Amino acid sequence: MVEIEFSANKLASGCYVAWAYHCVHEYATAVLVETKGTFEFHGPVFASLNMLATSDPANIHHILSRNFSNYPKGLQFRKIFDILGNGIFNVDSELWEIHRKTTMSLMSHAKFQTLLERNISVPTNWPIVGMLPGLIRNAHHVHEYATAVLVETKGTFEFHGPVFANLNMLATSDPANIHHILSRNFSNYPKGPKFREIFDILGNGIFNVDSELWEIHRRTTMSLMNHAKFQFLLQRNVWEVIENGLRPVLDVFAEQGTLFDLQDIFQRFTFDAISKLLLDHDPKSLSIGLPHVPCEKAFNDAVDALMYRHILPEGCWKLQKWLRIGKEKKLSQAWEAFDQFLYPCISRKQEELMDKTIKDEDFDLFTAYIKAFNQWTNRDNNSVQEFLRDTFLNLMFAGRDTTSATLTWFFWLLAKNPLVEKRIREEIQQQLHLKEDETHKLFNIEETRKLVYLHGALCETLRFFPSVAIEHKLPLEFDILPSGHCVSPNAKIVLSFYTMGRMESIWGKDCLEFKPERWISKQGGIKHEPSFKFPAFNAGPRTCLGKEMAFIQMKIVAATIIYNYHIQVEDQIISPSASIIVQMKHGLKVRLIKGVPLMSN
Ligand code: HEM
Repeated sequence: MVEIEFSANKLASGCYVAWAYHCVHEYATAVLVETKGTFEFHGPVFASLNMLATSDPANIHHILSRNFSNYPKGLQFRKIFDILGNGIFNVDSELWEIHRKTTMSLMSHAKFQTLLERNISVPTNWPIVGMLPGLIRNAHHVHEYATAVLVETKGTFEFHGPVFANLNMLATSDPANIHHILSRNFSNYPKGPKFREIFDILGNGIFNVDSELWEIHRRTTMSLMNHAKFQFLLQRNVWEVIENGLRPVLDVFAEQGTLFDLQDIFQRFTFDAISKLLLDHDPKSLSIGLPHVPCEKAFNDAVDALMYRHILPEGCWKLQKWLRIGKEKKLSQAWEAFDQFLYPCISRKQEELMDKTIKDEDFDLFTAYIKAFNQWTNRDNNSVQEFLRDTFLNLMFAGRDTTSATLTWFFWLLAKNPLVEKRIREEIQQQLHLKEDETHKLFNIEETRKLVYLHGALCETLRFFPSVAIEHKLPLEFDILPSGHCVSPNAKIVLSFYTMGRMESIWGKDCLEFKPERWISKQGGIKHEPSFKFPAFNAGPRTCLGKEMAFIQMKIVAATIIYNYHIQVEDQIISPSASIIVQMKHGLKVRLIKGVPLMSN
């Protein structure tokens, strides 16, 4: 290590710093480590070279954030960097603000991303390595990359991987192909063994299985969600998490005026809500102080790693898995966190059930699942526990990230479209006949059904940012797609839902504009688009089972926040994560103001 070569007694001589100039960072590191993070440097008496060096996080926070106004770039900086003139790096105060606002607003303009995307071209097919270099180079923004390539190739593109890896695939965002694969020729496109291998963490849950086991899962889940008491249970759960978690936490942020990550809040909210609904257990990850709950954070690591398994050659991620390194290490840690959360909950519930006779009026989902599965299986307790673990983990995956990601993108889009926010607030007030000063309100399911414009704004959010960005299929038999492309058995097909929402050929010339009106019929009701055009909730026999539940939950949360608070989104660069679930890569930093802003025209 270079630092070790600098010993304490060599510190702090003006001559030494000149000598150490060629390795100044290592030198500074050695000195700062030795002096516990802050060091006063004394320059020669004839030169103004005294300085304080620091790497102490508390000082950094103080200088760059808390007391920011006291530490401008200043004249000295401008003198050194005179070559940069009046550019953003070199200026302070008003001019800096103008630069920053302009650059920020251009970079977050809806068409900026497209500009970037259109500059990306179809990857070169190199000898031996195929198109892999292009894919790896763009892996950090894989959804925008796929969009650019698919728009250029009119919706279907054959990707050639290296000769040594089984990475050839056909990517498509053509609605006719989507309809064919997900609905018309559904039986030829099961999830299959390759999907199960990639998503091994999901075990025998609904997302991962085909045929009879999938039908059992689907029948059971559907019948429970259609149960007369389900919506009552759902509403009660959402209200409890709002009252005990969301509102107290938001109130504290509003009172303190501090900056916080709204995406983190929504992830905690949906995690607590789905755990409570399925397992009758509230982990309270959304409480004041935002405690660290390992299972809650494990979802992010898991979806990231699962995306990389789609991009890397199979041998690579399998080797990483075996060595427990990189994203695979995080995935196996996530796996442990899920098991440590789920198994104790399952055992506790099983014990509770043994102690009491279940009456029909005691409808809770956990009990209902056990009853349903007991009808078709008579296995030992371990495998029942494993099966329940898989079932609940799949439903938690289904219910946590999808909904929280949509809510986060929704509030970001509202901040960029304040007129839409105003119209939603007006709709809430008019449709629900609320008084002006009525601020503390829990919205019920019947009320949310009247909020058509809000519904349109959520659909529009999902058009741009479908939570499940891609799907992956392997045909059983040779097939010809409506686009004319031939696919052989086991050829990898990737369906890009993310691309579909941004295609002019599907949504028209204004496809990049955020227009909730798109979703409202002439009669003023919700306009339903065919699922092969808008596949955010999938299409065909495997259509999402939680669509209605998701809308209820999102509308209650969105209405509660819009009606009681005003969210100010900070200037920041926003980009989608390169993950199966399209979240915001760096979260969404916001401030909150309590109270309903005046409705100006
Ligand atoms: C905005 C929210 C949501 C979106 C965008 C969404 C989207 C999707 C998509 C695209 C699929 C197909 C995935 C695949 O086959 O690989 C799916 C399946 C599914 N979703 Fe959702 N989902 C949402 C919320 C929920 C919620 C809250 C639940 C309830 C727990 C849920 C339950 C399910 C289930 C059980 C399936 C599996 C269906 C099957 O394979 O037969 N979803 N969802």
